[in-house]
Amino acid sequence: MLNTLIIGASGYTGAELAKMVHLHPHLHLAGLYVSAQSLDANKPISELHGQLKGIIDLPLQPLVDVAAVVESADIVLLATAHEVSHDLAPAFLAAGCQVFDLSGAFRVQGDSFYSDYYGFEHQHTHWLEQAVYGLAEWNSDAIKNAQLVAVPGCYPTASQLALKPLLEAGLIDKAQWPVINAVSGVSGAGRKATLTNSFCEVSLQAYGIFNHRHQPEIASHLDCEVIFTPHLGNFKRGILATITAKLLPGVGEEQVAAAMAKAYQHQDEPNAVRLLGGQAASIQNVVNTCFCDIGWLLQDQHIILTSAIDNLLKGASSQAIQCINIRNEFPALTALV
Ligand SMILES: NC(=O)C1=CN([C@@H]2O[C@H](COP(=O)(O)OP(=O)(O)OC[C@H]3O[C@@H](n4cnc5c(N)ncnc54)[C@H](OP(=O)(O)O)[C@@H]3O)[C@@H](O)[C@H]2O)C=CC1
Ligand SMILES: CC(=O)N[C@@H](CCC(=O)OP(=O)(O)O)C(=O)O
Repeated sequence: MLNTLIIGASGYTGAELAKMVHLHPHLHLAGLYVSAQSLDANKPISELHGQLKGIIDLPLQPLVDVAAVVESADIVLLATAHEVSHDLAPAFLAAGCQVFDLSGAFRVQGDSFYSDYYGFEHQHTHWLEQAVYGLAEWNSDAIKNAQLVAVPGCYPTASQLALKPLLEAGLIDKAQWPVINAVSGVSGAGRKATLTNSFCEVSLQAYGIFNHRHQPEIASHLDCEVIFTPHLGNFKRGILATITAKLLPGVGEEQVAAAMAKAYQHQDEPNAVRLLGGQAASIQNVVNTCFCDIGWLLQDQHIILTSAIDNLLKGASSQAIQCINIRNEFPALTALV
Protein backbone atom coordinates (compact mmCIF):
# COMPACT_ATOMS: atom_id res chain seq x y z
CA MET A 1 0.00 0.00 0.00
CA LEU A 2 1.23 3.50 -0.84
CA ASN A 3 0.82 6.03 1.97
CA THR A 4 -1.14 8.92 0.49
CA LEU A 5 -1.63 12.39 1.98
CA ILE A 6 -4.21 14.94 0.92
CA ILE A 7 -3.31 18.58 1.54
CA GLY A 8 -6.34 20.87 1.28
CA ALA A 9 -8.58 17.98 2.27
CA SER A 10 -11.49 20.08 3.54
CA GLY A 11 -12.11 21.67 0.13
CA TYR A 12 -14.35 20.35 -2.61
CA THR A 13 -11.66 18.56 -4.59
CA GLY A 14 -9.94 17.39 -1.40
CA ALA A 15 -13.09 15.67 -0.15
CA GLU A 16 -13.55 13.94 -3.52
CA LEU A 17 -9.95 12.76 -3.36
CA ALA A 18 -10.48 11.37 0.14
CA LYS A 19 -13.38 9.22 -1.12
CA MET A 20 -11.35 7.80 -4.00
CA VAL A 21 -8.18 7.16 -1.98
CA HIS A 22 -10.31 5.41 0.66
CA LEU A 23 -11.76 3.12 -2.03
CA HIS A 24 -8.44 2.46 -3.73
CA PRO A 25 -7.05 -1.05 -3.22
CA HIS A 26 -3.39 0.08 -3.39
CA LEU A 27 -3.52 3.43 -1.58
CA HIS A 28 -3.65 4.01 2.17
CA LEU A 29 -5.23 7.29 3.29
CA ALA A 30 -2.40 8.30 5.61
CA GLY A 31 -3.40 11.86 6.47
CA LEU A 32 -5.75 14.76 5.72
CA TYR A 33 -4.34 18.28 6.09
CA VAL A 34 -5.53 21.89 6.12
CA SER A 35 -3.58 25.09 6.74
CA ALA A 36 -1.87 25.65 10.08
CA GLN A 37 -4.37 28.44 10.87
CA SER A 38 -7.46 26.67 9.56
CA LEU A 39 -10.72 27.16 11.41
CA ASP A 40 -11.46 23.52 10.58
CA ALA A 41 -8.25 22.12 12.09
CA ASN A 42 -8.79 18.91 14.10
CA LYS A 43 -12.44 18.53 13.03
CA PRO A 44 -13.32 15.17 11.47
CA ILE A 45 -13.64 15.60 7.69
CA SER A 46 -17.13 14.07 7.97
CA GLU A 47 -18.24 17.06 10.07
CA LEU A 48 -17.74 19.26 7.00
CA HIS A 49 -18.72 16.74 4.33
CA GLY A 50 -21.64 14.84 5.86
CA GLN A 51 -21.75 12.16 3.15
CA LEU A 52 -18.46 10.84 4.53
CA LYS A 53 -19.91 10.16 8.00
CA GLY A 54 -19.13 6.63 9.13
CA ILE A 55 -16.93 6.15 6.05
CA ILE A 56 -14.06 8.59 6.61
CA ASP A 57 -14.02 10.25 10.01
CA LEU A 58 -10.31 11.08 10.06
CA PRO A 59 -9.39 14.51 11.48
CA LEU A 60 -8.25 17.45 9.35
CA GLN A 61 -4.79 18.05 10.73
CA PRO A 62 -3.15 21.47 10.66
CA LEU A 63 -0.10 21.44 8.38
CA VAL A 64 2.41 22.87 10.83
CA ASP A 65 5.62 20.97 10.13
CA VAL A 66 5.99 19.83 6.53
CA ALA A 67 9.30 18.07 7.30
CA ALA A 68 7.60 15.82 9.85
CA VAL A 69 4.63 15.06 7.57
CA VAL A 70 6.86 14.16 4.62
CA GLU A 71 8.29 11.19 6.55
CA SER A 72 5.06 9.24 6.29
CA ALA A 73 4.27 9.86 2.61
CA ASP A 74 4.77 8.02 -0.65
CA ILE A 75 2.20 10.11 -2.55
CA VAL A 76 1.04 13.67 -1.89
CA LEU A 77 -2.07 15.18 -3.43
CA LEU A 78 -2.09 18.98 -3.34
CA ALA A 79 -5.71 20.17 -3.48
CA THR A 80 -4.64 23.69 -2.57
CA ALA A 81 -4.64 27.14 -4.15
CA HIS A 82 -1.96 27.86 -6.78
CA GLU A 83 0.34 29.86 -4.48
CA VAL A 84 0.09 27.24 -1.71
CA SER A 85 0.95 24.39 -4.09
CA HIS A 86 3.79 26.46 -5.52
CA ASP A 87 5.26 26.87 -2.04
CA LEU A 88 4.62 23.33 -0.72
CA ALA A 89 5.45 21.07 -3.66
CA PRO A 90 9.27 21.42 -3.56
CA ALA A 91 9.56 20.14 0.04
CA PHE A 92 7.58 16.98 -0.78
CA LEU A 93 9.48 16.51 -4.04
CA ALA A 94 12.87 16.92 -2.36
CA ALA A 95 11.89 14.15 0.05
CA GLY A 96 11.21 11.85 -2.91
CA CYS A 97 7.41 11.78 -2.77
CA GLN A 98 5.29 11.55 -5.89
CA VAL A 99 3.35 14.83 -6.05
CA PHE A 100 0.06 15.31 -7.89
CA ASP A 101 -0.91 18.97 -7.89
CA LEU A 102 -4.47 19.96 -8.72
CA SER A 103 -3.65 23.67 -8.91
CA GLY A 104 -2.27 25.65 -11.82
CA ALA A 105 1.16 26.16 -10.22
CA PHE A 106 3.11 23.79 -12.48
CA ARG A 107 0.97 23.50 -15.62
CA VAL A 108 2.41 25.96 -18.11
CA GLN A 109 5.98 26.83 -19.13
CA GLY A 110 6.73 30.37 -20.23
CA ASP A 111 8.68 33.30 -18.86
CA SER A 112 5.92 35.69 -17.89
CA PHE A 113 2.99 33.26 -17.70
CA TYR A 114 2.76 33.15 -13.90
CA SER A 115 3.21 36.87 -13.39
CA ASP A 116 0.74 37.67 -16.21
CA TYR A 117 -2.01 35.23 -15.24
CA TYR A 118 -1.46 34.17 -11.62
CA GLY A 119 -0.03 37.32 -10.10
CA PHE A 120 3.20 35.78 -8.76
CA GLU A 121 6.71 35.15 -10.04
CA HIS A 122 7.42 31.44 -10.26
CA GLN A 123 10.29 30.56 -7.91
CA HIS A 124 10.74 26.89 -8.81
CA THR A 125 11.70 26.83 -12.47
CA HIS A 126 13.50 23.51 -12.05
CA TRP A 127 10.31 21.79 -10.90
CA LEU A 128 8.19 23.65 -13.44
CA GLU A 129 10.41 22.20 -16.16
CA GLN A 130 10.22 18.70 -14.64
CA ALA A 131 6.44 18.77 -14.23
CA VAL A 132 4.41 16.53 -16.51
CA TYR A 133 0.99 17.77 -17.63
CA GLY A 134 -1.53 15.23 -16.41
CA LEU A 135 -3.97 15.07 -19.29
CA ALA A 136 -4.28 11.36 -18.65
CA GLU A 137 -5.51 10.14 -22.04
CA TRP A 138 -2.70 11.95 -23.87
CA ASN A 139 0.37 11.98 -21.66
CA SER A 140 0.51 8.51 -20.17
CA ASP A 141 4.08 7.76 -21.30
CA ALA A 142 5.42 10.88 -19.57
CA ILE A 143 3.17 10.41 -16.51
CA LYS A 144 4.63 6.89 -16.01
CA ASN A 145 8.02 8.46 -15.25
CA ALA A 146 6.96 11.67 -13.52
CA GLN A 147 7.66 12.73 -9.96
CA LEU A 148 5.50 15.85 -10.29
CA VAL A 149 2.23 15.74 -12.19
CA ALA A 150 0.39 19.01 -12.85
CA VAL A 151 -3.23 17.98 -13.19
CA PRO A 152 -4.94 20.15 -15.84
CA GLY A 153 -7.63 22.71 -15.05
CA CYS A 154 -11.28 21.82 -15.43
CA TYR A 155 -12.04 23.90 -18.54
CA PRO A 156 -8.75 22.86 -20.18
CA THR A 157 -9.62 19.18 -19.64
CA ALA A 158 -13.05 19.44 -21.29
CA SER A 159 -11.72 21.60 -24.13
CA GLN A 160 -8.54 19.71 -24.96
CA LEU A 161 -10.06 16.23 -24.84
CA ALA A 162 -12.53 17.31 -27.57
CA LEU A 163 -10.15 19.24 -29.83
CA LYS A 164 -6.90 17.29 -29.51
CA PRO A 165 -7.88 14.24 -31.59
CA LEU A 166 -8.82 16.49 -34.52
CA LEU A 167 -5.71 18.65 -34.21
CA GLU A 168 -3.40 15.65 -33.92
CA ALA A 169 -5.00 14.18 -37.05
CA GLY A 170 -4.50 17.49 -38.88
CA LEU A 171 -8.22 17.97 -39.59
CA ILE A 172 -8.70 21.51 -38.24
CA ASP A 173 -8.15 24.74 -40.17
CA LYS A 174 -6.02 26.50 -37.52
CA ALA A 175 -6.28 29.83 -39.38
CA GLN A 176 -9.80 30.08 -37.94
CA TRP A 177 -9.28 29.82 -34.18
CA PRO A 178 -11.58 27.28 -32.53
CA VAL A 179 -14.14 29.02 -30.32
CA ILE A 180 -14.79 27.45 -26.91
CA ASN A 181 -17.80 28.55 -24.87
CA ALA A 182 -17.95 26.69 -21.57
CA VAL A 183 -20.29 26.81 -18.57
CA SER A 184 -19.20 25.68 -15.13
CA GLY A 185 -21.08 24.93 -11.94
CA VAL A 186 -20.24 27.07 -8.92
CA SER A 187 -18.14 24.39 -7.17
CA GLY A 188 -15.47 25.25 -9.78
CA ALA A 189 -14.66 28.28 -7.63
CA GLY A 190 -13.96 26.21 -4.51
CA ARG A 191 -15.63 26.01 -1.10
CA LYS A 192 -14.65 29.35 0.37
CA ALA A 193 -17.47 31.91 0.41
CA THR A 194 -17.34 34.94 -1.90
CA LEU A 195 -20.02 37.34 -3.03
CA THR A 196 -19.88 36.21 -6.68
CA ASN A 197 -20.48 32.59 -5.61
CA SER A 198 -23.33 33.31 -3.24
CA PHE A 199 -26.74 31.82 -3.98
CA CYS A 200 -28.53 35.08 -4.74
CA GLU A 201 -25.75 36.50 -6.90
CA VAL A 202 -25.11 33.57 -9.24
CA SER A 203 -26.88 33.88 -12.57
CA LEU A 204 -25.72 32.62 -15.99
CA GLN A 205 -22.95 34.94 -17.04
CA ALA A 206 -19.69 35.07 -18.96
CA TYR A 207 -16.57 36.10 -17.04
CA GLY A 208 -12.84 36.40 -17.67
CA ILE A 209 -13.55 37.48 -21.24
CA PHE A 210 -10.28 37.52 -23.22
CA ASN A 211 -8.20 37.22 -20.04
CA HIS A 212 -8.94 33.94 -18.26
CA ARG A 213 -5.81 31.97 -17.33
CA HIS A 214 -7.19 28.84 -18.97
CA GLN A 215 -6.94 30.36 -22.48
CA PRO A 216 -3.12 30.20 -22.53
CA GLU A 217 -3.18 26.81 -20.77
CA ILE A 218 -5.41 25.41 -23.50
CA ALA A 219 -3.63 27.14 -26.40
CA SER A 220 -0.12 26.19 -25.27
CA HIS A 221 -0.90 22.52 -24.71
CA LEU A 222 -2.89 22.23 -27.94
CA ASP A 223 -0.33 24.27 -29.88
CA CYS A 224 -3.29 26.09 -31.43
CA GLU A 225 -4.73 29.49 -30.62
CA VAL A 226 -8.32 29.44 -29.35
CA ILE A 227 -10.98 31.89 -28.26
CA PHE A 228 -12.12 30.75 -24.80
CA THR A 229 -15.02 32.22 -22.87
CA PRO A 230 -15.96 30.71 -19.48
CA HIS A 231 -19.43 31.14 -17.98
CA LEU A 232 -20.68 30.63 -14.44
CA GLY A 233 -23.97 28.71 -14.31
CA ASN A 234 -26.48 28.44 -11.49
CA PHE A 235 -25.84 24.80 -10.71
CA LYS A 236 -23.43 23.06 -8.34
CA ARG A 237 -21.19 20.92 -10.46
CA GLY A 238 -20.31 20.02 -14.04
CA ILE A 239 -18.84 21.74 -17.08
CA LEU A 240 -20.25 21.80 -20.59
CA ALA A 241 -17.96 23.12 -23.33
CA THR A 242 -19.49 23.83 -26.73
CA ILE A 243 -16.73 24.22 -29.29
CA THR A 244 -17.00 25.53 -32.85
CA ALA A 245 -14.15 24.93 -35.30
CA LYS A 246 -13.50 24.88 -39.05
CA LEU A 247 -12.34 21.69 -40.72
CA LEU A 248 -9.88 21.68 -43.60
CA PRO A 249 -11.38 21.34 -47.08
CA GLY A 250 -12.45 17.78 -47.86
CA VAL A 251 -12.57 16.61 -44.23
CA GLY A 252 -15.83 14.80 -43.50
CA GLU A 253 -17.66 12.78 -40.86
CA GLU A 254 -15.67 9.62 -41.53
CA GLN A 255 -12.28 11.20 -40.79
CA VAL A 256 -13.59 12.92 -37.67
CA ALA A 257 -15.05 9.67 -36.32
CA ALA A 258 -11.82 7.82 -37.15
CA ALA A 259 -9.69 10.43 -35.35
CA MET A 260 -11.90 10.24 -32.24
CA ALA A 261 -11.82 6.43 -32.25
CA LYS A 262 -8.03 6.38 -32.71
CA ALA A 263 -7.65 8.67 -29.71
CA TYR A 264 -10.05 7.02 -27.32
CA GLN A 265 -11.31 3.58 -28.34
CA HIS A 266 -8.69 1.16 -27.06
CA GLN A 267 -10.00 -2.19 -25.88
CA ASP A 268 -6.71 -3.03 -24.14
CA GLU A 269 -6.32 0.29 -22.29
CA PRO A 270 -9.50 1.71 -20.74
CA ASN A 271 -9.75 5.51 -20.46
CA ALA A 272 -12.24 8.05 -19.17
CA VAL A 273 -13.55 9.41 -22.48
CA ARG A 274 -16.89 8.27 -23.89
CA LEU A 275 -17.67 9.08 -27.53
CA LEU A 276 -21.27 10.01 -28.30
CA GLY A 277 -21.00 10.63 -32.06
CA GLY A 278 -23.95 12.81 -33.18
CA GLN A 279 -25.50 12.98 -29.71
CA ALA A 280 -24.89 16.14 -27.66
CA ALA A 281 -23.00 15.74 -24.38
CA SER A 282 -24.82 16.71 -21.18
CA ILE A 283 -23.74 17.51 -17.66
CA GLN A 284 -26.38 15.20 -16.19
CA ASN A 285 -24.67 12.13 -17.67
CA VAL A 286 -21.22 12.89 -16.25
CA VAL A 287 -21.81 14.45 -12.83
CA ASN A 288 -20.41 12.17 -10.10
CA THR A 289 -18.52 10.16 -12.69
CA CYS A 290 -14.91 10.20 -13.89
CA PHE A 291 -15.95 10.48 -17.54
CA CYS A 292 -15.67 13.09 -20.25
CA ASP A 293 -18.47 12.68 -22.81
CA ILE A 294 -17.81 14.07 -26.29
CA GLY A 295 -20.33 14.54 -29.13
CA TRP A 296 -19.97 16.25 -32.51
CA LEU A 297 -21.93 17.29 -35.59
CA LEU A 298 -20.71 18.61 -38.95
CA GLN A 299 -22.26 21.02 -41.42
CA ASP A 300 -20.17 21.69 -44.52
CA GLN A 301 -16.70 22.61 -43.16
CA HIS A 302 -17.98 23.54 -39.71
CA ILE A 303 -17.88 21.22 -36.70
CA ILE A 304 -19.55 21.76 -33.34
CA LEU A 305 -18.23 19.60 -30.52
CA THR A 306 -19.81 19.24 -27.10
CA SER A 307 -17.74 18.04 -24.17
CA ALA A 308 -19.05 17.46 -20.64
CA ILE A 309 -17.22 16.60 -17.41
CA ASP A 310 -17.69 16.83 -13.68
CA ASN A 311 -15.36 19.73 -12.85
CA LEU A 312 -14.49 18.20 -9.47
CA LEU A 313 -13.75 14.74 -10.94
CA LYS A 314 -12.42 14.50 -14.50
CA GLY A 315 -11.73 18.24 -14.17
CA ALA A 316 -9.65 17.71 -11.01
CA SER A 317 -9.75 14.80 -8.51
CA SER A 318 -10.50 11.71 -10.59
CA GLN A 319 -8.01 12.84 -13.20
CA ALA A 320 -5.42 13.10 -10.40
CA ILE A 321 -6.22 9.53 -9.30
CA GLN A 322 -6.10 8.42 -12.96
CA CYS A 323 -2.58 9.89 -13.08
CA ILE A 324 -1.60 8.08 -9.85
CA ASN A 325 -2.85 4.85 -11.41
CA ILE A 326 -0.87 5.40 -14.60
CA ARG A 327 2.25 6.42 -12.67
CA ASN A 328 2.13 3.32 -10.48
CA GLU A 329 1.00 0.90 -13.20
CA PHE A 330 -2.42 0.20 -11.71
CA PRO A 331 -5.32 -0.11 -14.20
CA ALA A 332 -6.08 3.52 -15.18
CA LEU A 333 -9.62 3.61 -13.79
CA THR A 334 -8.90 1.84 -10.47
CA ALA A 335 -11.16 3.32 -7.72
CA LEU A 336 -12.95 5.47 -10.32
CA VAL A 337 -15.60 3.14 -11.80
N1 LIG B 1 -13.05 23.27 -7.82
C1 LIG B 1 -12.77 22.83 -9.04
O1 LIG B 1 -13.66 22.48 -9.84
C2 LIG B 1 -11.36 22.71 -9.48
C3 LIG B 1 -10.31 23.12 -8.69
N2 LIG B 1 -9.02 23.02 -9.15
C4 LIG B 1 -7.90 23.48 -8.33
O2 LIG B 1 -7.75 22.59 -7.22
C5 LIG B 1 -7.29 23.31 -6.07
C6 LIG B 1 -8.28 23.08 -4.92
O3 LIG B 1 -9.55 23.55 -5.34
P1 LIG B 1 -10.85 23.43 -4.44
O4 LIG B 1 -10.94 22.10 -3.80
O5 LIG B 1 -11.95 23.91 -5.28
O6 LIG B 1 -10.50 24.53 -3.30
P2 LIG B 1 -11.22 24.82 -1.90
O7 LIG B 1 -11.15 26.29 -1.71
O8 LIG B 1 -12.54 24.15 -1.85
O9 LIG B 1 -10.23 24.10 -0.85
C7 LIG B 1 -8.93 24.57 -0.59
C8 LIG B 1 -8.35 23.73 0.53
O10 LIG B 1 -7.00 24.15 0.81
C9 LIG B 1 -6.87 24.34 2.23
N3 LIG B 1 -5.75 25.26 2.44
C10 LIG B 1 -5.70 26.60 2.28
N4 LIG B 1 -4.46 27.08 2.55
C11 LIG B 1 -3.70 26.00 2.88
C12 LIG B 1 -2.35 25.84 3.29
N5 LIG B 1 -1.51 26.88 3.38
N6 LIG B 1 -1.91 24.60 3.59
C13 LIG B 1 -2.74 23.54 3.52
N7 LIG B 1 -4.04 23.62 3.13
C14 LIG B 1 -4.51 24.84 2.82
C15 LIG B 1 -8.24 24.83 2.63
O11 LIG B 1 -8.49 24.69 4.01
P3 LIG B 1 -8.23 25.90 5.06
O12 LIG B 1 -8.38 27.20 4.31
O13 LIG B 1 -9.26 25.70 6.12
O14 LIG B 1 -6.83 25.70 5.53
C16 LIG B 1 -9.08 23.83 1.84
O15 LIG B 1 -9.03 22.56 2.47
C17 LIG B 1 -7.18 24.78 -6.50
O16 LIG B 1 -5.87 25.04 -6.91
C18 LIG B 1 -8.11 24.86 -7.71
O17 LIG B 1 -7.72 25.88 -8.59
C19 LIG B 1 -8.73 22.47 -10.37
C20 LIG B 1 -9.73 22.04 -11.19
C21 LIG B 1 -11.14 22.14 -10.82
C1 LIG C 1 -16.37 28.45 -11.83
C2 LIG C 1 -14.96 28.89 -11.55
O1 LIG C 1 -14.71 29.89 -10.89
N1 LIG C 1 -14.00 28.14 -12.06
C3 LIG C 1 -12.60 28.41 -11.86
C4 LIG C 1 -11.75 27.38 -12.53
C5 LIG C 1 -11.48 26.17 -11.71
C6 LIG C 1 -10.27 25.39 -12.17
O2 LIG C 1 -10.12 24.65 -13.10
O3 LIG C 1 -9.23 25.61 -11.50
P1 LIG C 1 -7.76 26.01 -11.73
O4 LIG C 1 -7.75 27.37 -11.17
O5 LIG C 1 -7.03 25.01 -10.94
O6 LIG C 1 -7.30 26.01 -13.12
C7 LIG C 1 -12.22 29.78 -12.44
O7 LIG C 1 -12.74 30.19 -13.45
O8 LIG C 1 -11.28 30.36 -11.90
